[in-house]
Amino acid sequence: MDFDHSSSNSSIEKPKKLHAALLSSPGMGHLIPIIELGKRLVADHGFEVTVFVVPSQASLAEVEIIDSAMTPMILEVVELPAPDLTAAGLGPNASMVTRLAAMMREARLAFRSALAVMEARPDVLIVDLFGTEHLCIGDELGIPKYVYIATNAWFLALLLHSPTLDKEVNGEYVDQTEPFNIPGCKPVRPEDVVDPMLDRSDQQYREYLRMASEIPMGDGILLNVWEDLQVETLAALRNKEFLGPVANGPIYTIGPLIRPVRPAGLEKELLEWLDKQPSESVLFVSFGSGGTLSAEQLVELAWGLELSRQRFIWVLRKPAVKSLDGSFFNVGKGGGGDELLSFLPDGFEVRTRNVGLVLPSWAPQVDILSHPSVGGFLSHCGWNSTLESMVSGVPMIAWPLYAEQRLNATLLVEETGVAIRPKELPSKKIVRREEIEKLVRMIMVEQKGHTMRARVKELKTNVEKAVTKEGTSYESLRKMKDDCKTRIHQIKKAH
Ligand SMILES: O=c1ccn([C@@H]2O[C@H](COP(=O)(O)OP(=O)(O)O[C@H]3O[C@H](CO)[C@@H](O)[C@H](O)[C@H]3O)[C@@H](O)[C@H]2O)c(=O)[nH]1
Repeated sequence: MDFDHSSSNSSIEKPKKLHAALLSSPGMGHLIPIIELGKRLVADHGFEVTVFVVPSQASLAEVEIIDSAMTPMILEVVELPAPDLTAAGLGPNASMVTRLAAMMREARLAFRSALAVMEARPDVLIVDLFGTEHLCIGDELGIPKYVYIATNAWFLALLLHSPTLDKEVNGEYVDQTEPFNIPGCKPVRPEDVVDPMLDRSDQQYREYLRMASEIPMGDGILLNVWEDLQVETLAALRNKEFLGPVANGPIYTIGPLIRPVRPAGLEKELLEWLDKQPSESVLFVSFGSGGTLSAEQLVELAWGLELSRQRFIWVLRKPAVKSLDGSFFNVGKGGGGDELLSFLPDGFEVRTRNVGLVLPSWAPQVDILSHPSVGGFLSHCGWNSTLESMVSGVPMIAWPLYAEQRLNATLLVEETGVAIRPKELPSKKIVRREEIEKLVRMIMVEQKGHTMRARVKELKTNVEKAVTKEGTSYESLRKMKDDCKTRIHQIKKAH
């Protein structure tokens, strides 16, 4: 089989393209970067791509993401049947990670069947973090297989080192007094560990350790960062003395993979409002695809925004009930405009009418962030949101809620220097209106905000270079393609 280079009868036959099968776990935070990876493989590296999606709740936003990849037909998207979890034995309090892991496990049969009916077997398999139990399907098909981590290198380092920490640390991680040493990396504070590490007796911890031990079974790891963003951590992940042996393969830095700004992404009314605001004067407030606050925190945030007297756009979601790990999580969008407004202080909308916009549930985030009037982002620090903010040159107020967001927030504040944050973690303690007011003013009008804005603009320039044809991210994906071809030849030879 010839890949991308001329065969003897090249005048008649086109060289065969490499066909990549990508598998996305449920949720927008996973689907968006997988689709973007697919698009990049097609547009820049001449792959054919089929993205297999394990669906979550069908949402308009999800349908839009899938449609945007299919019109024009850049790649094929196959939605697998929604997994039936009745046999999975999940309790009513099963965590999000446990649920995702169970959904992916249950989807294996459907994924195998979908691959079996494909006209031609794919040449390479790429799964995301929750899909590591599907790596064996790559072996069954005799094709190389990779894991795409849709977040950053420090998270990957902690994940890969977690089986070692599991042996070394007694008791709960959050109860330790000293930070955890991760070979060659910035240590991780006990309060910053990822959600699955919060309770070692929970099923999600076992799933997390399993994923950590399965990642090295792949032929390499793709990361949604660019080379200059986390130099030290990436070096540790590649170093034989540090995390190289547990990573067990090449690390490809192929990011940032984020959705492009759409020319008509903003509705007329929103665009007109933004166009009227002074440059970099609007704070965008949003907590990703699933994050939400308690009713009490929502009220404090509303007061904080109002007291700051700064302009804002707030994507408002219904408050949720506190989950077992203490965070607030609400996967559903839910709540129409009036119902949502009832959670805000009386008269908030009227008093802030001239400076603020409240949008229910979901907004065109990438398009808003890239508008010149936006100058700050109060974010839950999901990695896609983080990248979108950096690429738009917008500094952040870090408001981590769950998953690996506490780690991301620390990275942004202490290493990258593009964010400020409340004194206490918002998942631990209500952040009061006075502190919110201060943070908003600090990022929007004070010197600290100007300094961060300058820093994030440096990063923006740096990113723009990384994704050009001469840039490191382009080169990294090209290298992955070359390695992939070599693996295919090795596998063929071995048979
Ligand atoms: O109103 C909205 C809300 C979100 N988004 C988009 O949805 C995505 C959200 O992704 P992200 O910011 O990463 O948040 P989550 O959806 O919470 O992502 C999950 O997956 C990420 C990648 O693995 C992790 O970093 C997060 O912690 C985890 O919660 C981004 O592209 C946003 O632009 C919108 O377009 N409009």
